[in-house]
Amino acid sequence: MTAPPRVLTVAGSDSGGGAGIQADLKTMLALGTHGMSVVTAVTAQNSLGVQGFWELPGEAVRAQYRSVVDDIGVRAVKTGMLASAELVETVAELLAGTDAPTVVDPVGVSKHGDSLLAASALDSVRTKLLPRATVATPNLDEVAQLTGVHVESEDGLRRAADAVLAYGPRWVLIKGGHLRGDAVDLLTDGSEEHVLRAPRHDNRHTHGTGCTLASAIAAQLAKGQSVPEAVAAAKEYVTGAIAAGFALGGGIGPVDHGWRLGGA
Ligand SMILES: Nc1ncnc2c1ncn2[C@@H]1O[C@H](COP(=O)(O)OP(=O)(O)O)[C@@H](O)[C@H]1O
Ligand SMILES: Cc1ncc(COP(=O)(O)O)c(N)n1
Repeated sequence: MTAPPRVLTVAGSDSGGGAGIQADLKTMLALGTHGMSVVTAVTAQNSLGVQGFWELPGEAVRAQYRSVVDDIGVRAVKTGMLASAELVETVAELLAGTDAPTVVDPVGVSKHGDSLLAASALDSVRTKLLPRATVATPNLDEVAQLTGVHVESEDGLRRAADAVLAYGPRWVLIKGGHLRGDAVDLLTDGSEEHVLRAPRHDNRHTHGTGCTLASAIAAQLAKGQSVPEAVAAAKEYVTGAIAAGFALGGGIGPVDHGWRLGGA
C-alpha cells in the first residue's frame, strides 16, 4: 500500500473536538491524507467557550516538529493557534527551514470572543509568520487586528487582501464568513483574483469553520493541487461540513467533518 500524502498541523488542542488540532486531523483524514500534529497549546474548551488555555514551552514545540519532519517528512503544513509571541517566532523559525507549502490561519479570537493570541504577538505574526505563508487565511476580525482595515461588505474584501499581502504571504484568502448574505471569500496573489461564493447556511453550529478550511487547503496542497485548485476544493468541503453542522452541548456545535464519509 502506498502511504497517503503527509500533512502537518501546528495548532492548539480543542478539548471539545470541534476546532484546532482535532478539527485539523479529522479534516485531513476525510480528505485522504495522513495528518500529524505539533501541539502549541492546550485549551479547556466546549460549545460555550474557552474556559482556559496553557501554552507549551517553545522547546516542546520544536521537539515535536523535529520528530515529525526529520523522520516522516511533510508535504504541506498548516498553522493555527500559536498563543504567544514566543511561539509565533519559534514556529516562523521552524518554517524557514521547509519548502513545503504552508497555510497560515492567523487565529486571534474564538467564535465566542475568547482571545487565543496575546496582543503582544500581533507584531510577530505580521513580520515573522505572514512572510512564510504560501496562503494566509484571516477572517475579517483578524484582518482588522492585523492591518487596521475594517470590512463591512463584499466590496471591502479587495482592500483587506491588499493590506494583508503587504506583509508578504504569497496568496491571501480573505474569509467573508462574518458578513451577511452569501459566504464569499476572496483569494488573490495580487495579480490573479478568485471569488469563492457559497450559499450561507442558516446554521449556528459553525465552531471550527476556519480551522477546517485551512487544514483542507493544506491537505489538497499535499495532494499536489495548485493554490486556486486547493482553495476551491477546500471551500466545497467546508461548505458541506457547515451544512451538516450539529448541536452538541449548550452552545455553538461543530461542523461535521465526516459529512462525506457516511455514518455508521
Ligand atoms: N453560515 C455559513 N454558511 C456557509 N459558509 C460559511 C458560513 N459561515 C462561514 N462560512 C465559510 O466558512 C469558511 C470559514 O470562514 P469564517 O467562519 O469566517 O472563519 P473563522 O472560523 O476563522 O471565523 C469561509 O469559507 C466562510 O465563507
Ligand atoms: C484550539 C483552537 N484553535 C482555533 C480556534 C478557532 O476556531 P473558531 O473560530 O471556530 O472558534 C479555537 N476555537 N480553538
